[in-house]
Amino acid sequence: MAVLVTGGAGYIGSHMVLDLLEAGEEVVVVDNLSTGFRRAVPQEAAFVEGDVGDGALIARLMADYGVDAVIHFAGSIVVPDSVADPLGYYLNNTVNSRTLIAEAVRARVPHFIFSSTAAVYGIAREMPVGEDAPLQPISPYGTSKLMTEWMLRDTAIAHPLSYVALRYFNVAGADPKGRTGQSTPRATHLIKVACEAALGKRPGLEIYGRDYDTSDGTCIRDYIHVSDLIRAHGDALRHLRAGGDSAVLNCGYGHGASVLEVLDAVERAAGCTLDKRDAPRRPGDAPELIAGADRIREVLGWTPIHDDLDGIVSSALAWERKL
Ligand SMILES: NC(=O)c1ccc[n+]([C@@H]2O[C@H](COP(=O)([O-])OP(=O)(O)OC[C@H]3O[C@@H](n4cnc5c(N)ncnc54)[C@H](O)[C@@H]3O)[C@@H](O)[C@H]2O)c1
Ligand SMILES: O=c1ccn([C@@H]2O[C@H](COP(=O)(O)OP(=O)(O)O[C@H]3O[C@H](CO)[C@@H](O)[C@H](O)[C@H]3O)[C@@H](O)[C@H]2O)c(=O)[nH]1
Repeated sequence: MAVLVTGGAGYIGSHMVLDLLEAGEEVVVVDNLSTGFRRAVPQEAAFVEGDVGDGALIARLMADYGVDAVIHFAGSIVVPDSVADPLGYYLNNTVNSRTLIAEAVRARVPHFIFSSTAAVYGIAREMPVGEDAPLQPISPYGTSKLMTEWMLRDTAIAHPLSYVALRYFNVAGADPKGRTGQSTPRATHLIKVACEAALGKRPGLEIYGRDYDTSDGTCIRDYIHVSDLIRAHGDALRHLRAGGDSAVLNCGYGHGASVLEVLDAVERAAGCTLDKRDAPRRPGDAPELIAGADRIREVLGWTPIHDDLDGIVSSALAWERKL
């Protein structure tokens, strides 16, 4: 019995692989290394360089390793890129996911865990946003993920496949033991960018909009430590293996921090003053995005242990120093 981790050489997937190995699972990673790194995957995991859209390869891996669960991280993740290249995003996130799901059905793999996103909500009207809120993505990225959620929903009705789709809010931080972290070049995520600026890897950073209707005028996000997110996947895997029902669950803490609060935390952790410039609003940014976080606690019994912005930022900074 093995777990197939797609995108296991990427930021979040590499944390998952470490966690599964620690739990004594057999792990096989498939990753095309488009944004991931071979070195991010420990030797104890089987690694196959390949594409999730390659059905023959996926079929072979499922058979050879006796895969009983797929954890599907592989995808394209940059929201503005998805606006510029919608068909590329629908191909990599939706069409390739369809291939993967079809091979899982064919091989009778019983369990599937999917990396979805808060971007499926678009500009939510109520905050915190619960799983039953209207789904109105405003980017091809969000739509490409929502279509995969729907494929899973319909497939699980027609075939013996149970799934958990986890809608991540803003994932940040790094492995507390310093074994992996976010290595993505040209990253756009606030905490990553601010850590690079704090260490002189870039001259400074821009604050995209100070005129939002929020406490200090900057956008608010629900930043979740990658280790807590990974524990949610472990909980989801146990839930499915124990015969639990399929579920769609938000992954966040239920409270947020503004851009200025995040930058303060980075300055505190790094002991420096960042070079910050005010810039216009970034297209597509919602003023506030906070997870309604009750359902995941009820369904999976998930309890976060790293819900602390200073801790998240410190771990991200420690990884950035190591890179
Ligand atoms: N980082 C976040 O804040 C965030 C938020 C919401 C959802 N997500 C989702 O989490 C998942 C992982 O994101 P991440 O931040 O680790 O990104 P990442 O870019 O670091 O990881 C993605 C990995 O998938 C691989 N990959 C991409 N397309 C592939 C394909 N067709 N076949 C095989 N491998 C492929 C890449 O090489 C990379 O290793 C993504 O699906 C993303 O949409 C991330
Ligand atoms: O240099 C920067 C980078 C970001 N921001 C702001 O910081 C906030 C957070 O931005 P970012 O870290 O880029 O995350 P989001 O745009 O909120 O999107 C992330 O979180 C979403 C879920 O909430 C996921 O769907 C996306 O994949 C993931 O990139 C936003 O208000 C940005 O405008 C800046 O002001 N300056």
